[in-house]
Amino acid sequence: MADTELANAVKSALAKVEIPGGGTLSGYAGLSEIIVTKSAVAFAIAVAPGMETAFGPARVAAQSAAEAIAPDHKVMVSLTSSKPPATGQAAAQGRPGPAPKSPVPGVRKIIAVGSGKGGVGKSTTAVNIALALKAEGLRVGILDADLYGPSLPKLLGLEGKPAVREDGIFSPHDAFGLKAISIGSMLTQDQAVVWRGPMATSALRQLLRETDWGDLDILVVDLPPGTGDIHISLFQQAVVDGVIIVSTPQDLALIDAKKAIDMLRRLNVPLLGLVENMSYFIAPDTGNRYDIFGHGGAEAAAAAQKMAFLGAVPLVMSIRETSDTGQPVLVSNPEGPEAEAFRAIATKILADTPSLRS
Ligand SMILES: Nc1ncnc2c1ncn2[C@@H]1O[C@H](COP(=O)(O)OP(=O)(O)OP(=O)(O)O)[C@@H](O)[C@H]1O
Repeated sequence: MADTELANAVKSALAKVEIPGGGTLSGYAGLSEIIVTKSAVAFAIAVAPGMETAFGPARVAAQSAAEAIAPDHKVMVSLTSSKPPATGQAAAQGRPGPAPKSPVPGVRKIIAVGSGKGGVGKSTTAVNIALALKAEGLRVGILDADLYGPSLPKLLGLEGKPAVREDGIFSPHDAFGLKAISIGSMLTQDQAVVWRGPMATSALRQLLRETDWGDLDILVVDLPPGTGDIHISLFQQAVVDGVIIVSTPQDLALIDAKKAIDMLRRLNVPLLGLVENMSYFIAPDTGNRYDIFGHGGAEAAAAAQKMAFLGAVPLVMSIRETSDTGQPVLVSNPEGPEAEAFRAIATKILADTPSLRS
């Protein structure tokens, strides 16, 4: 079923869910848009403060109704009662405004790095952009939200578990001046990470909010590939100031990237732009450049999607070798062309969105 059909089918099923005061959920003004992604269906029910308990059974019934329609999706129904005064259309309809997103303690701005599919170099890009932003004089942290395949411990050479303070707050690792936290550091090697949806979203909440970030200008969040419950959970609970999408030049990867871009647009998350990774090959012996995959695919895709093209990163052995030994290129070879590519991307991000600096 297409996403819109599924959303409509869920909405129809909500016609059977009764709400306090009479009527059904499908016609209730406080029902949000029904968001459908490849793996999740999410919507919120906004109620007046004090009405949460009364709406509890309706939330449970809505969850079951949506699960019956979308058994292959994780269904997330949140009950929100927002305190701020309603404005605009919401006020006109007599319902509260959207639930406020709460700031992450110690974090001024959040940038997330995502990709349409796995293995395109999303985590490598996230780490090196974080280091390049740090080199610009910003205080930067990085959070590994790829709970199903955490790679920060390897990419940054994080050793041991993060310390936990007496009050239960994590002290992040310090990696080349970045504050870094990853669920991967808390698992034994080869331990399978089989998160069920609610566990994953609560783990993300803890990593994000129960880490002592100190005083950060920017927190870079390395998202899982694709679109799913972790993404929705992050965008629902915190203000994300922009997302970077990483893609390889192959068409297939770009098609997946387009799906991710589409989801972000529907969730109203600002897009900072597209990075083309493994874009061209630099021969290690001659330094010559070869556009082995054809060139300009991601740039054209970015233009077609009306989003910024942030830059291209070459396919180079040194990126694989150094990232696999916990020494990102920004650290191991800061003057090399690949480090220069990441620095140019960071510079463009800051130039395009100056509020990230202030
Ligand atoms: N530009 C590049 N040149 C050479 N190797 C690269 C480059 N970018 C990433 N790699 C290598 O590709 C592999 C996958 O990279 P990475 O883990 O960053 O991808 P990912 O998209 O985050 O993957 P996953 O979906 O598994 O999280 C790693 O071994 C990494 O070292």
